[in-house]
Amino acid sequence: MPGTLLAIPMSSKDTNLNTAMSPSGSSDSPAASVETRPGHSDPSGPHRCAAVIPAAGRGVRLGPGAPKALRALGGTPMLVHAVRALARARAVSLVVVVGPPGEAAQVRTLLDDHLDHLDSTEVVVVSGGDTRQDSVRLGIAALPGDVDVVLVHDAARPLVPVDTVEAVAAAVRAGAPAVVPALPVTDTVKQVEPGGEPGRPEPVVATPERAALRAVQTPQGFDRRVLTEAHEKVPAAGEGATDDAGMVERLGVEVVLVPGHEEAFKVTRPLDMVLAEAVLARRRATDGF
Ligand SMILES: Nc1ccn([C@@H]2O[C@H](COP(=O)(O)OP(=O)(O)OP(=O)(O)O)[C@@H](O)[C@H]2O)c(=O)n1
Ligand SMILES: C[C@](O)(CO)[C@H](O)COP(=O)(O)O
Repeated sequence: MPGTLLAIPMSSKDTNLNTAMSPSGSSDSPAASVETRPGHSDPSGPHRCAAVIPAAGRGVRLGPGAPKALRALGGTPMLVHAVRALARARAVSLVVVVGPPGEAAQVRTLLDDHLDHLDSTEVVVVSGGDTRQDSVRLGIAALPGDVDVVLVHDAARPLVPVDTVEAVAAAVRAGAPAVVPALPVTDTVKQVEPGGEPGRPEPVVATPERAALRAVQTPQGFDRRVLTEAHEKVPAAGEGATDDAGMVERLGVEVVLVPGHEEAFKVTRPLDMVLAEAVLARRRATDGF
């Protein structure tokens, strides 16, 4: 029935999903941690594209409250906006949501309540890990075998336009192993010596040429094998580990950029919520959603 979360029937996909949940043991319970909606896409196509949405963060920088992805934006949980944004893309036939550890059941209920009209995209929920990269790795592990293009998208970027999602997916499908949406940097950026003394002014060591800098967003798109290899081989902490493309770069694989979008900004601090509410209100007034 459209709009009802269903268990995946026993199939090769089912086997992949259940196998994938076990590495961390962090799912609420193996029998109940993976839920899906009926899919519409052509899984036999040459490039089945799935989105992994890490949504397991606490949102410490946003301040006290529920996990960030579950906080309301325009009266609807941020995660729901993010899932809708990815599910609206024609390229995406499966969305894997990586929810806060121990809260997968709540996430499933929440998506069930809000995604009734999205009867065309399969949505799976698994539990996340202690870090963003742990959560992404658990999301990748939950992908069925026929997926060969993966978009990794922060739940914390709920307002990404569908055109940005499509552009990233199209570039991977056209042959790029790793694709990142990006914008020019508007502030001048200073490099400092890390690990300075607390309370002391930080000395600046360099001012990188701003014209050569880009601020990168999500969704970041990958050939599945490249993304999987990066998460297997590259240390998930330290230099280059704050985004998935950085890990792919460490493999020596080329990463290319497509234009990002201002509205794909990351909700990190309280002022970002003010902006997100304003963008959403404008969209609802002009586009009706
Ligand atoms: N253990 C974690 C940490 C983060 N994320 C996800 O990664 C994305 C980007 O992370 P960020 O914006 O830093 O979110 P939080 O970690 O929640 O924020 P904070 O660092 O302020 O706590 C978010 O969608 C977040 O839910 C995740 O899935 N698992
Ligand atoms: C992946 C990312 O959104 C790209 O800009 C960013 O690196 C995530 O950083 P965070 O500190 O985990 O929010």
